[in-house]
Amino acid sequence: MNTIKMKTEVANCLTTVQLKNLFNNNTLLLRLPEFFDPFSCATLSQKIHQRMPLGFYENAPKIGRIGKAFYETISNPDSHDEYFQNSSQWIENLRKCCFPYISPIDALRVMLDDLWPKGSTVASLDGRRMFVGLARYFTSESSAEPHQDIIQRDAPGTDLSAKVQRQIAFNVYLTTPEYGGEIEIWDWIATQEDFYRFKDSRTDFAYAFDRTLIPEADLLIKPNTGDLILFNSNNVHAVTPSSDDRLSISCFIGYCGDDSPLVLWS
Ligand SMILES: O=C(O)CCC(=O)C(=O)O
Ligand SMILES: [Fe+2]
Repeated sequence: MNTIKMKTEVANCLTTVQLKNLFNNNTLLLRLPEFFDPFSCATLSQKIHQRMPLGFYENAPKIGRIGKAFYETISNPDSHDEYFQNSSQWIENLRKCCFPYISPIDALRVMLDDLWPKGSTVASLDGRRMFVGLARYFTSESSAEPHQDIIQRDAPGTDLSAKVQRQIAFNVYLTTPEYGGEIEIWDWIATQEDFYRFKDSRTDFAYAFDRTLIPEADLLIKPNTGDLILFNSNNVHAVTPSSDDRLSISCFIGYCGDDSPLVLWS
């Protein structure tokens, strides 16, 4: 348990060293408390709910979202095209919706440009610009079962999956539930073989591991409103059921080598 504790870190601001520790899996999870203050979080959540249409993941229909995750489009060519056709518009929509506040994704982009030697850029996949800035919405009905986010599995054979060497998840929590909504993380980068072996057999959970077949998580963290949390998304992770609304703005950050820009997508 001590080793796991050392793998979580709390900080006031993000540094290059912390990012590298996340990419290398020396840190399992990094938390920046009050990255956004409570008033900004309340204002942004309200604006987002009022101005942006909520949908549900096509392949995880219990999880609400605004914009679309690349993962949803991987086995549906129409959805795939829609994702790329709308990506710039969805980025702009979030920016406009947050104005005059900064959208959490724009805050991240500026921060990465300042701290990473080659800055950051929105990812492209075989020449098509991706979307970044998915708002994820969990209600009392929803949770995320144990899963991994690995671009090589979602977009095999593409230029992006060839160049991304490490992937971390970025989440800023604008609304958090009174109970539940914790992140569970396993200190375990499961192989594709492990995934097939321990896969959830229910249709709505094709992305997930079956909890009854895998060990308990190594870490349970309850995000507070305004927190920024980063973790290596190749590790198995999950979100426990929430007692009420939980809204986060999220994306992935891909490491493509020390001399390349970081790439961002949702
Ligand atoms: O909402 C969260 O806390 C984490 C969600 C997740 O699975 C991810 O960001 O990859
Ligand atoms: Fe995830």
